[in-house]
Amino acid sequence: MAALATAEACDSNAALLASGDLRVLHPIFKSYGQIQVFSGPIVTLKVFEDNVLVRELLETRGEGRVLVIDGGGSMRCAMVGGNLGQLAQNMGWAGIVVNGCIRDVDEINGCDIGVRALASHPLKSNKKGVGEKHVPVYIAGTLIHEGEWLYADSDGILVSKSELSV
Ligand SMILES: O=C([O-])CC(=O)C(=O)O
Repeated sequence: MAALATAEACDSNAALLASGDLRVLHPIFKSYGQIQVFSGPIVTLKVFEDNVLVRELLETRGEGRVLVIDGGGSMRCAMVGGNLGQLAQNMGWAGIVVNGCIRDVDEINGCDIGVRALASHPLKSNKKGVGEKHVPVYIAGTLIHEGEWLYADSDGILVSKSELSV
């Protein structure tokens, strides 16, 4: 599949940007993982300082989808580490976007997936299993629904109501 350039997509989809069907996430994320350019249908997760549900979702087949984790922007622990990065790669997820922190950065940087997160943090999260899967999340100034499409490259991250043609 040819990669879609986010800048070009913005230039050629002014009407979608105006209507809100295409949105640009605020540029608050750092880039990790081997893959800089990734895209796919979105799976959403809303959690706070607890990553049990992150593992549950990453244990299912990714089929090229992107897991968008609203971790509430917490700067107090990591929602994804090296094991989960490896799991995501092995289960065929295209990428993970975390409104929160990750850890084991060197391991994640070796994984064949794209990861965006606010920062790294050495502390692991709670393991109580609290959170909500498949709910709308509001991150980086953008309301995101499960099933929408995410496009990430070196310029930024787009969310589109439907798949964009290259
Ligand atoms: O288990 C965790 O909390 C996250 C982690 O360190 C890993 O995925 O390796």
